[in-house]
Amino acid sequence: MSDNSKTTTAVADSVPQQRNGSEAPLMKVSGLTKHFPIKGGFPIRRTVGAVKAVDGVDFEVYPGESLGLVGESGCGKSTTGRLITRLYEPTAGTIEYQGQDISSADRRKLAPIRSEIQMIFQDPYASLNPRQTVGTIISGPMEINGINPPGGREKRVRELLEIVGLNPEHYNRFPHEFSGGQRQRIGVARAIALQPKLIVADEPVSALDVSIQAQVVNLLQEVQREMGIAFVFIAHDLAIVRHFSQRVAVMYLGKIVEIADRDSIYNRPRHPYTHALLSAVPDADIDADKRERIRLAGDVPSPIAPPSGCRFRTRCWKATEKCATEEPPLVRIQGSKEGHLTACHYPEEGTISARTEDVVMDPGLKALENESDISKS
Ligand SMILES: Nc1ncnc2c1ncn2[C@@H]1O[C@H](COP(=O)(O)OP(=O)(O)OP(=O)(O)O)[C@@H](O)[C@H]1O
Repeated sequence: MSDNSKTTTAVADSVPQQRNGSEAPLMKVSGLTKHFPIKGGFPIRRTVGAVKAVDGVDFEVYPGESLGLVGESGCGKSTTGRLITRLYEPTAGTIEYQGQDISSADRRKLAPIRSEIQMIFQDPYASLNPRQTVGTIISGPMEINGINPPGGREKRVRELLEIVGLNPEHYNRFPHEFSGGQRQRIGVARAIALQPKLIVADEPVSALDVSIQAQVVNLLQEVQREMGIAFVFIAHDLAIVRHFSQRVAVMYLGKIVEIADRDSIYNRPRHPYTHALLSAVPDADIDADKRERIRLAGDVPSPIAPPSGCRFRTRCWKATEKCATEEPPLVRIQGSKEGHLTACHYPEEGTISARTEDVVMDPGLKALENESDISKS
């Protein structure tokens, strides 16, 4: 049995600082919220409820780092990505980019920032205009922003094609003439064309063949390191995030439940949900028979009416009355490293093999058991 007598001890006077040092974050997100209204009624349609897709998240992104955003399908990862690139208007909260609040900035104010924050989408088939040549697609951001690089746009596009591992001679080809992996490389070339400071990559490899995934992840890694671009890397595949991200935020039902550096998340998870997610990922170092499995009970509750208190409590083997009445804040808990924040009243001991009980796993998590199963659940 787990020891439910131990409750969270937030480290006294700890301001939830998300990374050591004095470096200013590139982006600081506070209380970010997106509620999609649900309309109903006849003949007059009015708002009868809301899908609480993102419900008050706080995180920071530092220059040049990769922050992974993980969690089961429907927990709000893509919506968060679309909010911070301002493709969506937030319902509440603030997004500061280089100290400037862009959460309600209009098109004119956003224009200079748009070139600095780019997005790579999951589907390399849907995200490229089939009627445009590769040259037109990649030079698009330069044209929109009125940028004429030395030597002209065509020269720059050919350079970009080379950087992403494509043949510059294919400048005049159309997207359908490329494979899925090559199309995603075109998406990367378009995203880096204006040398952005931040790229939000939303499941950038999950639509690709497993054999191609590593190549595209390696390309993104090169881009991150060599161009010093910060990434918010959204994925449900924890193995890929481990490979790519220095810090990881775990989302559950519109909230961040844990955020920490990669080693702390993967080796000393404190939130039971993180622990459960990790227990479903095959680990080459651990014998399959010995590997502890945590099976979560039930489905993810509806984001229309999330559970009171801790949202994970309906599937958590540690939940008590306190979890139903008090929402645990995202704080540093005793024994955790600086910058390791957890939202749980009964955090884990911090070792991946700390508990042995077996509870029932949600079928959605089964997809994570097979590292090669990258299709979205
Ligand atoms: N435009 C929209 N209108 C209404 N509800 C939406 C909209 N977009 C997303 N949602 C809902 O918001 C919740 C979060 O969705 P989101 O796509 O952000 O999750 P996710 O973690 O990225 O999941 P997935 O990996 O499946 O994309 C889901 O319940 C989803 O159905």
